[in-house]
Amino acid sequence: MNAAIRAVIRTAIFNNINIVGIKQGYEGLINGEIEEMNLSSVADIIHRGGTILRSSRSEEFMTEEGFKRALNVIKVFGINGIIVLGGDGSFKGARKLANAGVPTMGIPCTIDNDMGYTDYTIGFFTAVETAAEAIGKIRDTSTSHGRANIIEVMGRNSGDIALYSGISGGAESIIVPEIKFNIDEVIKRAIRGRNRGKLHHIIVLAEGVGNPYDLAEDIKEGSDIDTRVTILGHVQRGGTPTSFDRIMASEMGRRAVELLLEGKSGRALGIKCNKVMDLDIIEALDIEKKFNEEMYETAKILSI
Ligand SMILES: Nc1ncnc2c1ncn2[C@@H]1O[C@H](COP(=O)(O)OP(=O)(O)O)[C@@H](O)[C@H]1O
Ligand SMILES: O=P(O)(O)OC[C@H]1O[C@](O)(COP(=O)(O)O)[C@@H](O)[C@@H]1O
Repeated sequence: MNAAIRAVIRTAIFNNINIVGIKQGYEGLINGEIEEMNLSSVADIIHRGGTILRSSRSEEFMTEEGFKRALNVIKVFGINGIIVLGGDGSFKGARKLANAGVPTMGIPCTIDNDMGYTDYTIGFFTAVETAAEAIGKIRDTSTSHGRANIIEVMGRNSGDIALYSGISGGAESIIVPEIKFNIDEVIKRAIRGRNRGKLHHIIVLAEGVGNPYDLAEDIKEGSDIDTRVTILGHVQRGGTPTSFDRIMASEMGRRAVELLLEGKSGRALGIKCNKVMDLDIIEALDIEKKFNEEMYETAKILSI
């Protein structure tokens, strides 16, 4: 996210526009937590995880009263355009602001990669990298002890972190919310691997599909292979961003400012076939995220 903030601020200053940072997302907007930004405000942040502007979930913004307060703050501070960094919840807020006459742009920032209109969201590949690295480390101990290891990764309702990190980490099974899973098949894979002398066994589980400890019990019972659980959790939401995330953030941040300067509003920035694009934020929110079943098939073939 920091790379996107940097790109927005630097592009605005390049175009001689005054720019402020709104702290804590919509919560900070309501409370007027707004700071003037300059070139040095974003110095030395491109490689840092998290966000210098901080973040929050704001219930109040979703109330009529809270939204009115936000509009009032926008007026008082003389804000002529807002660039919102976030996932589909943040985009719904951005759409509401655009409908109320505030020029708004949305930049997709979520580790979940669950926005259908864009190939990738900022933060996703960084989370995948963290998960893949963890899988690699767990694989070592899995081999040493001859165990099966379940690694639960994030993704709310999306299996993309599990899929991409599972393929990168050479997982034997990947369990995601989009594809109904069969416990017998997972157990069969574990037994098949063991019978042909495989020492490790990695199962990547997307959060929300089921309880990893129950799954471990089932695998132990069905295969007699000792099975351990690691829940990666919030470690996936921080750390040095990958170059790809930084590049996407830089390109989208620049374009978002330019679109506002062109007088546009209510647009969602995205990336399709390696090109930065934008479309109406309402259309963007309506595009359903499609799970990459081909890639899932690849994972199954390779982990035979
Ligand atoms: N339907 C909505 N209308 C207006 N604002 C919304 C709506 N949904 C979410 N928001 C605002 O956007 C914030 C971020 O949304 P959330 O779903 O928490 O994260 P994300 O942007 O990552 O999807 C919420 O805390 C809320 O203030
Ligand atoms: O810690 P919280 O606020 O419960 O959030 C956890 C959730 O946030 C996510 O990490 C997504 O967060 P972002 O959209 O901010 O990247 C989900 O994968 C996870 O379920």
